[in-house]
Amino acid sequence: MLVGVDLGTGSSFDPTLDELALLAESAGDEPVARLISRRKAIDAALYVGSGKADEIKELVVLHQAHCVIFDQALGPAQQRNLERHIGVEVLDRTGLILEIFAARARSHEGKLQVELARLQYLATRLVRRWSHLERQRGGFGLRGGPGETQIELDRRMIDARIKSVKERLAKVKRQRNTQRRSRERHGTFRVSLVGYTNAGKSTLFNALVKARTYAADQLFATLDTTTRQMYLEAAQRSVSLSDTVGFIRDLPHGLVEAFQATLQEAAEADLLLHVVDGASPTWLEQVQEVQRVLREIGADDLPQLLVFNKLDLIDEEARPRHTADHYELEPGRVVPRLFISAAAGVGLADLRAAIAQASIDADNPRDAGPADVRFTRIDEAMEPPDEVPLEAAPEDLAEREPEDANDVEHRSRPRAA
Ligand SMILES: Nc1nc2c(ncn2[C@@H]2O[C@H](COP(=O)(O)OP(=O)(O)OP(=O)(O)O)[C@@H](O)[C@H]2O)c(=O)[nH]1
Ligand SMILES: [Mg+2]
Repeated sequence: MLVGVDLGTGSSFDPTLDELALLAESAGDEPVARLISRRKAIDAALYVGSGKADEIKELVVLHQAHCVIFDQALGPAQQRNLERHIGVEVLDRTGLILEIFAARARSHEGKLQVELARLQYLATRLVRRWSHLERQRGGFGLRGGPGETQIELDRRMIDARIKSVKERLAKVKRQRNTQRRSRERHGTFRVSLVGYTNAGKSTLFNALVKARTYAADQLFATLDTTTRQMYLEAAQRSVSLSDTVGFIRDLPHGLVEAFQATLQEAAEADLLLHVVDGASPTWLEQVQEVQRVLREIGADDLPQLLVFNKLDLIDEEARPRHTADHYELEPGRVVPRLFISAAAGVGLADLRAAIAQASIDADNPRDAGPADVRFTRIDEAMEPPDEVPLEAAPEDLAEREPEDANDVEHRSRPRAA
């Protein structure tokens, strides 16, 4: 059962709970009910009022839910009190994201990072695991009772574990830095895909390098960075392309820190492809969240192409007229924007050309102003490639030329054999 609490502060409140639902599904849960509560202030004991907690309990029983997930961050005591009150497991968004990360991490470094974040989360919640012990021994008010000793012991074990994981992480990082420096000597132009989770980064990565990276309709399908070489005809060179972990609003603090290494890779790229789910009603908030995190890791001033993906999901009337234009990312900062469908293979030729151009520009820095981009008329670009017969005669293709040839660069269509 999903619960959202509207405190009237706006920013991180999602009235639909859709993202939380997707997170829950990504963790293998099946949301059966949603409830929104409006409050002026947080209740210290239960986060929501006790009447609302009763209502949640009724719904839990009605739907036979085994877990309640809050979209807002609960304090350890609130979580414990809610569990007692409702009688089933209570999680918050942070706990949920940690679960997903723990299940998905694949690389050695990724696993260490997740373990660190979980230990840090656990350290603040120890009191919950041992409170039953205190009660059993009548430890209330008795300082130094067995319960408290157990907490101390546990905390010391966790602190020791945190220390050891940190040391191992530092070692892995040193190794990675050495590898990176040797890459730097080769002078490869580095391109990183960044963007909100589920925007389609991995799908685009696969389409561009013809690799098979795990892409799925789940949040945080990708946790580790994958890098491949990509050859660009227009620039006559190979560049490296990296797929990275997705961003999300209110990422648990421990994870932001823990994943700095992964994000830092993005920060060291020569060009960012900022992928946006153009069909999402909240794409603007997602772009802003990604920009915020990029600022945090010092990557906000890197050259950027805004890649609006999932064009195929946008209604025909609402579609842009061309595959590219310019977009004011922040006041005074205009970047090229390209419209594509990674899944349908639309707009990829223009995107490749834009990446090639950016790599050429990097070698020959020009004066300020956003780079020019080549574009194709959207109705031309949207034609599925396989509708053009491979054996088409030149005059067949000529018929499809747009009336105003100056208006349109015409290259996304597959060439006739
Ligand atoms: N209709 C449509 N679906 C797309 C497109 N691109 C990606 N998708 C779908 O969107 C979902 C998410 O795609 P991914 O490539 O896994 O997204 P991601 O940005 O790598 O996500 P994380 O790794 O979770 O951060 C998948 O179900 C894709 O099939 C597109 O152009 N059109
Ligand atoms: Mg991915």
